[in-house]
Amino acid sequence: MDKAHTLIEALPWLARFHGATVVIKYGGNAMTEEHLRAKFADDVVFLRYAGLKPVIVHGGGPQIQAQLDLQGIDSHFVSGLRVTTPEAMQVVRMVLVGQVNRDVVGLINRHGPFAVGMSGEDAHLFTAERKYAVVDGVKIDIGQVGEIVNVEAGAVQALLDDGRIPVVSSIARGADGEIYNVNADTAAAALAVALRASKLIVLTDVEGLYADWRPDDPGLEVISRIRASELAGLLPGLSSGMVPKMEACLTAVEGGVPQAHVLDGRAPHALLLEIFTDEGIGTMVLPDTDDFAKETGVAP
Ligand SMILES: Nc1ncnc2c1ncn2[C@@H]1O[C@H](COP(=O)(O)OP(=O)(O)O)[C@@H](O)[C@H]1O
Ligand SMILES: CC(=O)N[C@@H](CCC(=O)OP(=O)(O)O)C(=O)O
Repeated sequence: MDKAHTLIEALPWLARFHGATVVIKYGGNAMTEEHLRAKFADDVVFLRYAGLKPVIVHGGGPQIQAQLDLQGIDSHFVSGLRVTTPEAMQVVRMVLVGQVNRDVVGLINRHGPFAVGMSGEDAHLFTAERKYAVVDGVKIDIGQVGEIVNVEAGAVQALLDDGRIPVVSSIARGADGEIYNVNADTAAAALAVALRASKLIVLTDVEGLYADWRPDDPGLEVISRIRASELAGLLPGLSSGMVPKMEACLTAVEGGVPQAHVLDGRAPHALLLEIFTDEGIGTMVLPDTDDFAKETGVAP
């Protein structure tokens, strides 16, 4: 009976999201354990069979770091972004496009001929300009880090129309001939906006956005719903990897994506629980308008 209840609870959500494009950011920290990687692939293929159109944008921060360490290349972060020298850029591109992208495509394709890998350089998907960090009002050079200025989503849309699951690495080309390292959360948000996606889902290694984050504190409280303007107010106080993540959610909802979510990719089947259950999980970011509440009856 419990199983039947679970299935029937999914009915309104199946109806609501049938045919919907969902952009899923798969973070490097969420993909470290083999059994969770297999469950992630199961979920993505489940979504595809349930009539949704999933698009994966993957990260790979820890995997890049391991290779940089192996090669003795120094690297550090400023405002959640990797300072990327030309030497580091070669490693970033090799690991994301040649290793992580292949791994994610391979996992999904155990289920059938669905996944097609792409770099953001392909078919001019992402065009970027050099990005600078600003710390205490001071502009800092962080190397070959890119800010996406244009998205040509036609090739991704064509794959979706063909029933495929695009798997995208967050590398961009510059009109200046450079190759840029783009934070994967930022790339996922830009693609979600360009595809007019119904949802952006960011999978990471924490339950969601904590109201008052302190490392190793067992009593942390997850913010389950937050409006765009409230999130904008919190952004200056956020630290490390959460900065690009929450900026990405804000960019997505301000760009017309109706909902953006941060979920714990370590929780088995987090994607299915978020999309097909009434309570959802993690942190949901909503625009300032009330459309979502009106449409669903769920109070934000
Ligand atoms: N307010 C916060 N809520 C949750 N996590 C936070 C917060 N502030 C900082 N963090 C840190 O941000 C990390 C997630 O960012 P990151 O390591 O870049 O993840 P990913 O590889 O999934 O992109 C968390 O593991 C946590 O250590
Ligand atoms: C500019 C910048 O910081 N780029 C990231 C790209 C990978 C990424 O974003 O991976 P996660 O999602 O696993 O953190 C990096 O070099 O680590």
